Amino acid sequence: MSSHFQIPKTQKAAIVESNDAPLRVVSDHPVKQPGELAPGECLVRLDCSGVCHTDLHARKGDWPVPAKLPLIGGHEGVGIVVAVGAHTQDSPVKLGDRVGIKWLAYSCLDCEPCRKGIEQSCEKGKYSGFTVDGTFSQYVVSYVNHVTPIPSSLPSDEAASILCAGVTVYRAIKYSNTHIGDWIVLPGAGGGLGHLAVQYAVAMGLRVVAIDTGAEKKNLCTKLGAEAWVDFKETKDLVGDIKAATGGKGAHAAVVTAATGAAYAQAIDYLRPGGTLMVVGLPAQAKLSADIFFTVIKSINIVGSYVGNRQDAREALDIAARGKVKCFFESKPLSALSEVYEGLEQGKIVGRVVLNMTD
Ligand SMILES: NC(=O)c1ccc[n+]([C@@H]2O[C@H](COP(=O)([O-])OP(=O)(O)OC[C@H]3O[C@@H](n4cnc5c(N)ncnc54)[C@H](O)[C@@H]3O)[C@@H](O)[C@H]2O)c1
Ligand SMILES: [Zn+2]
Ligand SMILES: [Zn+2]
Repeated sequence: MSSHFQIPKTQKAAIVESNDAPLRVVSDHPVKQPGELAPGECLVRLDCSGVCHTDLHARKGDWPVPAKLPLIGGHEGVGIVVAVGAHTQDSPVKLGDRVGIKWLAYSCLDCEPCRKGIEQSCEKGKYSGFTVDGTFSQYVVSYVNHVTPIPSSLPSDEAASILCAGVTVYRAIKYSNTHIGDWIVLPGAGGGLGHLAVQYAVAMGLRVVAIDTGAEKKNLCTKLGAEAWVDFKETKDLVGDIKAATGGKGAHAAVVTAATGAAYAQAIDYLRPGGTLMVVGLPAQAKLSADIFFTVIKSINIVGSYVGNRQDAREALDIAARGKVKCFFESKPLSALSEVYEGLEQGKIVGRVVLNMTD
């Protein structure tokens, strides 16, 4: 055990008991004490946590792989390391460091995916707010090798959603085979991942076609630098609109961050030959149906992209700390989490909601 911080015995937490029961926000959830931490674990006192659409999938249990129950969700947390497990060797973080908690809480660092830099797909991976309790609580247990240092110039609430939404779209764009001046289509552009994708794309010199719905999301995307906008609920010809915006040729890449299968439907048609479809949004139990003939004839790349590794997380945060990308968010208390889930379900959240964990 090592800590000079005062650590309470209980805390506020939002608990999913079952997929159907109402979310329970309690104030007497036990805090794991420093003496109870295993080697390699650390205790983080959270300032805030973003709410990702993935937390809604976990809460509803709508993916092919269900989350643990009971569950404390959340995987966009920022806070201070207040304890490190006894006998932890060579910890890269120390007491008082400000760190981020991302989706990948732990990986073995030694299996083939880990060795190849896709530790997100580790054979022994643990996932915050899914297979281990996450950041919708005031204290969270995480792992010294995977918490991410937060640049000192970046406030915690601005850093929070970079830890999932930001790193995910940053990596997806990085591997989208695009170059400065290329066109990228972003279905879901007004949501949490999407509005950050617009900014990372612009920062990388790409030209953005944003797809989403409603005036508020249109205004946000346009303000952030999207050159063209298509409202998926209003358009009569999505492919035609994208071709028109891209000089008749179609886009070089698409990063789909919508949580609906429909958003993937026409991607092969609006990509130009050699184009790349980055598969990011995770609609419940959906299948990707791509026309095999045109996928081949147009030499299309279809790539699954899963959050990012530790290096991607540091790069995504560094870009945000340098002011190139800024999360657009509304702050709310933990007690508002149920309403936030309803808002996500109905597509009403513009950008992100970040929960303040200190009040
Ligand atoms: N691959 C990964 O590693 C990864 C990481 C994080 C999140 N996700 C997944 O990404 C998805 C999005 O997460 P989020 O937090 O950004 O959600 P969000 O609800 O904030 O944003 C989704 C956006 O998609 C828009 N949308 C819905 N249907 C659309 C359509 N047909 N065309 C265009 N836009 C459409 C919505 O209006 C909304 O603005 C979720 O399924 C989440 O689980 C994947
Ligand atoms: Zn997420
Ligand atoms: Zn591994």
